[in-house]
Amino acid sequence: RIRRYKWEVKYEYKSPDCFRKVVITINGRTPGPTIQARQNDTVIVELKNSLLTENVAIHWHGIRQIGTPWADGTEGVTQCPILPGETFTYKFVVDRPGTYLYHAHYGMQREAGLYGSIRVSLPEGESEPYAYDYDRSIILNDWFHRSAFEQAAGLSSIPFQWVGEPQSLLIQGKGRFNCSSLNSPSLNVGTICNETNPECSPYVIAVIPGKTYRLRISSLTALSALSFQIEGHNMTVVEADGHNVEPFVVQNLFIYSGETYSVLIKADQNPTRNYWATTNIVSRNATFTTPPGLAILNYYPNHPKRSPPTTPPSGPLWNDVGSRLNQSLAIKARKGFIIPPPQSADRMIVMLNTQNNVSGNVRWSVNKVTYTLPHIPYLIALKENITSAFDQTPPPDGYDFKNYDIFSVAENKSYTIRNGVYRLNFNSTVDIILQNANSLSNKTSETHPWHLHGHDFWVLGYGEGKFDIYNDPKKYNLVNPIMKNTVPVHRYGWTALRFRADNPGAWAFHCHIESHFYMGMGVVFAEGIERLGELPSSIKGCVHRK
Ligand SMILES: O=C1O[C@H]([C@@H](O)CO)C(O)=C1O
Repeated sequence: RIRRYKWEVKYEYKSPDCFRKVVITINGRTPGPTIQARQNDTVIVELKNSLLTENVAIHWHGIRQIGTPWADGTEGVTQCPILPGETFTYKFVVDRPGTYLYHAHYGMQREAGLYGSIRVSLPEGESEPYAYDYDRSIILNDWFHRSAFEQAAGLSSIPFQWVGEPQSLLIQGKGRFNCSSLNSPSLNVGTICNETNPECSPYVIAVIPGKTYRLRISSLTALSALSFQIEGHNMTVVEADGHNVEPFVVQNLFIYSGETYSVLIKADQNPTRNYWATTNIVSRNATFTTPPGLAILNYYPNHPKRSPPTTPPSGPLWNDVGSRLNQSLAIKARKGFIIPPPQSADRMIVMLNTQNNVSGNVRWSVNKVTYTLPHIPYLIALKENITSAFDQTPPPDGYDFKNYDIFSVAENKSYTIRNGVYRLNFNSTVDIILQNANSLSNKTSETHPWHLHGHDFWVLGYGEGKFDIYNDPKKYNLVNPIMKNTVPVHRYGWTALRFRADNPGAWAFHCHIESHFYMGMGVVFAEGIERLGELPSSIKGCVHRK
């Protein structure tokens, strides 16, 4: 079946957390419309860019784009941007059931509100290996009052201006900012910030007592790692990034930007009241800057706006790394749905993640290379052999394992801004070890969610400290590893992934923290380009050749 959508992308004033600002909407909404399809359907999105002064591109996050690498929506990698006034058509097949996302992949537009859900169900007549009565999609997000432009300008300024912690957390596009905390008397608080605006009334998850709900929880935060919980209700995790998980029960679900999970909850508590659903920032200390996000789990027939009689549960400690690592370790592929990984790899790339000062700019680097996107997208440059488009020297496969101290602040020597690609042999098996390190602040290491385009990878292991290339691979889980497209690298730790380079195209692999990607934290893989037929001319608007 074909699922056809017609979208118009625009700027509009909205108040998702009661504070009015200019946001990017799709057909008047943020989050945008949910794409609903069945496995093997073709999705066609006709996208009109009505931003007037700004380009756009939309990435279909978790959809592998097998055979359609030009539809991945990554500006600078797979397509030229869609110019103001232009209409661009994305056409791709959703080949697997599960929970996916879409969002802007141009500048920092995701932060401005350009995002939404993709829900792919099984073919008619087939059912999941778990039972539920109803299905809901809930996107978690963090929200900043400064515009994406101001943030981007600060990040690329000397001196550097960090974006700071978000002003609020949104649950399915709704949050609450405390308007009385605005400290500028010159602001006309009543019109800019209004806590009685219905746009910022809490999101309501309505449930019928006794029924089981599949909640598809996903995160598209610009910065924050989150914990999500529902007061008085345990959650059974059954899906992660489109793959069935061996079920496990949590009270707090830790979720990183770019991840999706399905959890089952049963409405089996006292039905005469409502309950809080809350989300909190973890991994960064936002205790004094960002209030928790609140939604209401509404037991029918209580009034949906009736506040629960309790105070919202406080989340886990922000710096409890152990619990987060334990959840990462608990995720295994579900019995009967295990896709066995190749038992060995053809190539290992160890990626040291560092924060550096590069000629006065604060940047993030992988093996001493901090990334910048070329003007001509890689897919086009590679296919049409435009060698002047980007640096033909690939970035390094490793770092100085012996001498580099991951627990110290980087020395800032010999870091370069570059745009070379990793060329992978078609159909080869590649191991990626993401190695975390100390940032520019003493005794600080941040959590980074890495997202791979065009593939799912097996998550072979997580560890603390420096990855030992001789001994740690012996501890890989080669029996029932989960496949994902986004994975956290915990502080001072490492994460090992394996994937098969079997999807012809050019694919971004990057930190899903929007400002970190903007600050150079990403790489590009290319494979099987020679197998591609002619590229659609609609992606080539920015390429002018004699
Ligand atoms: O990229 C970042 O920069 C700041 C800080 O390290 C420097 O201000 C921060 O917390 C980041 O995640």
